[in-house]
Amino acid sequence: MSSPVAMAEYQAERRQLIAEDRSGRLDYKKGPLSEQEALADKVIREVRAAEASSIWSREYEGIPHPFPGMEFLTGRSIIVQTKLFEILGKMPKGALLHAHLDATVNVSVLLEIAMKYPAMHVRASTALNATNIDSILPQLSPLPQELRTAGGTALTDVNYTSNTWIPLTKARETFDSKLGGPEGFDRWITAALIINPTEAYVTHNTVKKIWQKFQSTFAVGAGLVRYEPIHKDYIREFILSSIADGISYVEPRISFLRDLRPFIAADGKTLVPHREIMKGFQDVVNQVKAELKEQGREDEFIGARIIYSTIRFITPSELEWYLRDCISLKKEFPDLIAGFDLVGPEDELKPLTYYLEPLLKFREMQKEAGVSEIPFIFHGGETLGDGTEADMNLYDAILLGTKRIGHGFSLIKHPKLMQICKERGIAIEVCPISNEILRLTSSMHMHPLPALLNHGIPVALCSDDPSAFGNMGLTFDYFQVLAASEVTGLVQLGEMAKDSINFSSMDPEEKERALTAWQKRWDVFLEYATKEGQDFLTQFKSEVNVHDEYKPDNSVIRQQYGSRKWMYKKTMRTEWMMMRQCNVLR
Ligand SMILES: O=c1[nH]cnc2c1ncn2[C@@H]1O[C@H](CO)[C@@H](O)[C@H]1O
Repeated sequence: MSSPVAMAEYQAERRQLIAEDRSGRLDYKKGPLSEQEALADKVIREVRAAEASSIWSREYEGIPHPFPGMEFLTGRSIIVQTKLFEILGKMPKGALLHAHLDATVNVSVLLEIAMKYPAMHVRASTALNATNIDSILPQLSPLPQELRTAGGTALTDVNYTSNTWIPLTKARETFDSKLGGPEGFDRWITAALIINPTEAYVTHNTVKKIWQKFQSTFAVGAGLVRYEPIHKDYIREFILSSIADGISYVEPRISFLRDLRPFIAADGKTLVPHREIMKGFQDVVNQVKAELKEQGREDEFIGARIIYSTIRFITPSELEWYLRDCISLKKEFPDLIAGFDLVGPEDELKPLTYYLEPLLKFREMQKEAGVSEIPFIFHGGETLGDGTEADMNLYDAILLGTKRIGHGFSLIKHPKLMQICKERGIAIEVCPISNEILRLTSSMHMHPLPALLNHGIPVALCSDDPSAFGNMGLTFDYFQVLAASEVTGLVQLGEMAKDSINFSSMDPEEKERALTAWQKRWDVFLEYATKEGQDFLTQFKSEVNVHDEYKPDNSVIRQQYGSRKWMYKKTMRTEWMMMRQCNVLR
């Protein structure tokens, strides 16, 4: 037996080694915690452990293998039942730094908004029936007065003439009851705008295939979202729902594509100049700010900026047009333009090197125009590739001076680039749920986020395309990160939220205001989280009874081991021991 001294020495050395290994993390760098922080962090860890051994340890119909941090679209229905999720819902999240504006509003809310506008029409390539409905996409568009129809024949009528426009409300009302009636219509449209679990994990289960589905959600959605009256309602809804989730600043990307996805004016035909889109955005932001001020809630929303983006399939000379467009918008809306980006699937589209010529001129162009700096805020390394063009985009993003990196999923393969990000303060906009649904990782446990955190690289958690993925707000992404780690706790989440403010494009005074307001809300939140968590744990410990609350599914275990009774018994014993370790049993 080893002596107590040797044991104590070993333990001290062990603690030291762990502390050194974690010294780059924000929660370790923070230094001693306040009593309240330490308590809240501990309680939340206990809630996490309790739920891991209860709600996540049961079998559910259609979810035979649940676990915390599992694939989001399958686990979502469990996540929303957890105490952890409820508590995180109230957490002040700081800034949302990576979201594509076209995919930020809950689809059923979008549909409700769209129904208000008589200009909105829908058509299909053929009459819909039970056999073809899953494979035919709706086409949606506003129409000018002269082309609007009364829409006599339903989309589901065998006599429907291919590609005939029908007013949206009419198409909904007349949708065949055999296909679900109006609710069936909603399901048809919704299915085209979201990614469902079967698509993500079965039919489109590769990066390439899921992107085909994902891109089609934007193509279908643009007809609704890019109709200017809807767009304004859409922005408002995005901002209000973000605020409701504890987000106090947003920096969405708008993809400008003048020919392919133009914005259409209220008359259903006039193209809306980009400056009008900016103006519309600014008006909504100012209006929301004014409303909050009136309610004495001005600290809940500091503001919003836009990252001007276009898609990386255009030619370099077209890009030059967009760069100039961006500069002229910066001139007119200096406080609204935060940066410039190129978006779209990196594995499929053009690499940054394809655009070097115009990109290298951008700074000079800004100087000539006399505008203040427009930083690049590039997507980079959103790929499984190793040395592929998408992976190599990271070198170019950094050489071109990117302010932050969108995704940076492959960054951990590049020690030198990680060092640069750390030294220069290039924050990574990490989108955990997006990466998993777009098939870069099968669950949170294979996500590189912990490696980034342990290397001390600044990170902001982001939702990317919440309407397509169903991760509205930031609560779901924070949840997935917290659920899948034993190291990360509430304090680390709070520090990341603070960093989302630090690495945003707010000006220094705004940041100051945002951080002060955040801290105030955080202190209140810590008390709430502690109280809620403690109440939950008390209840949990009093209720947990291995015979009724926790039931390992015997039939599944039996099936696995057949008549080998000893194996079955051993498994049951292990389950018991694990539960004791988790402190679930008293
Ligand atoms: O995760 C992403 N990575 C790269 N591009 C994206 C991602 N999500 C959306 N878009 C791009 O943004 C456009 C809509 O504004 C989409 O067409 C899509 O290409």
